[in-house]
Amino acid sequence: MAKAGAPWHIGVIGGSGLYEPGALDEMQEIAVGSAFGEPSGPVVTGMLGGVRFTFIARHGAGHRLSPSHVNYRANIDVLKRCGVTDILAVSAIGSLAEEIAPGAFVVIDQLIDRTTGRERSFFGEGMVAHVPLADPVCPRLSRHALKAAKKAGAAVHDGGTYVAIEGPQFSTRAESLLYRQWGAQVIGMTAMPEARLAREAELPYALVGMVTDYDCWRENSDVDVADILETMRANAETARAMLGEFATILPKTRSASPIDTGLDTAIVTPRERWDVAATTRLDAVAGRLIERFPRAKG
Ligand SMILES: CSC[C@H]1O[C@H](OP(=O)(O)O)[C@H](O)[C@@H]1O
Ligand SMILES: Nc1ncnc2[nH]cnc12
Repeated sequence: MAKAGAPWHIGVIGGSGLYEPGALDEMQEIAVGSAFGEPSGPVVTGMLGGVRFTFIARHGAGHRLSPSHVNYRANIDVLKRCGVTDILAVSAIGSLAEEIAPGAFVVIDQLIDRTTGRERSFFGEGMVAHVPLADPVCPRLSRHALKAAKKAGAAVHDGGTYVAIEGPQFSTRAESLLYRQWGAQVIGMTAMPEARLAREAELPYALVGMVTDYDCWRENSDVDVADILETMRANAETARAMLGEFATILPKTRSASPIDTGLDTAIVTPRERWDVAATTRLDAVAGRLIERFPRAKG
């Protein structure tokens, strides 16, 4: 399915505090199933400024899923099934740098993955793929997100390395200090494997972090979830305004991104060896290839 020249269709993954997208025209809730299990909840789709947006709350309605229990594969698979062309993810983040203060937005450009035990690939059984991930976010989408966040009135940092921890506990002070030494500027619990999976699904992904706290590297400080949620709620309106601005900033038509065809060179299993069950499971994620090369015969 070629996306070049097609209209944009933005999948939004709302993080802590951003549980609904705000008013969309022709808004409707749709239930979409996934071969990868249960997504975090139903998706809501509608139009904003002439652009289709499809929204899913990462932790589900009522924030019932911890970062370790979010089914990242199902969420990305479902967005892909809905026909989204690109993903804009929003997250609460802690700051590892003095100059990145609570309340600011950060357009993330790098990720360090410290998560453990999460399903991190759509591939592996019956069809193996190795996608490149040197630049885990889409620079074009991130540029649009930066402009949109500025227009929405946020204090925005252009770029920042996000370290993804497993959680659900926050870090120890020694860990927090270590992440600073590694060159990370912000910390969270959800961007991985989300970004990996978006790349496998050939969906350009941008991540806007909303700083809710200073992580515990500061002397005599610790993180307080009540403060985080309060800051996040205060920022949610700005995040929703950012979505509106984003719609007006996007060029009228969508030109191709190299991420749209990333699987062309990533799948190492020869087509004649593709497993029928795998191609069935992957009919959305790798749908472009499975459509072009009809399924392997069982
Ligand atoms: C409620 S504070 C910790 C929680 O918030 C962030 O979630 P998200 O990225 O979905 O906004 C953080 O990663 C933790 O999951
Ligand atoms: N300090 C922190 N550590 C990990 N995840 C977070 N999400 C928001 N603040 C955080």
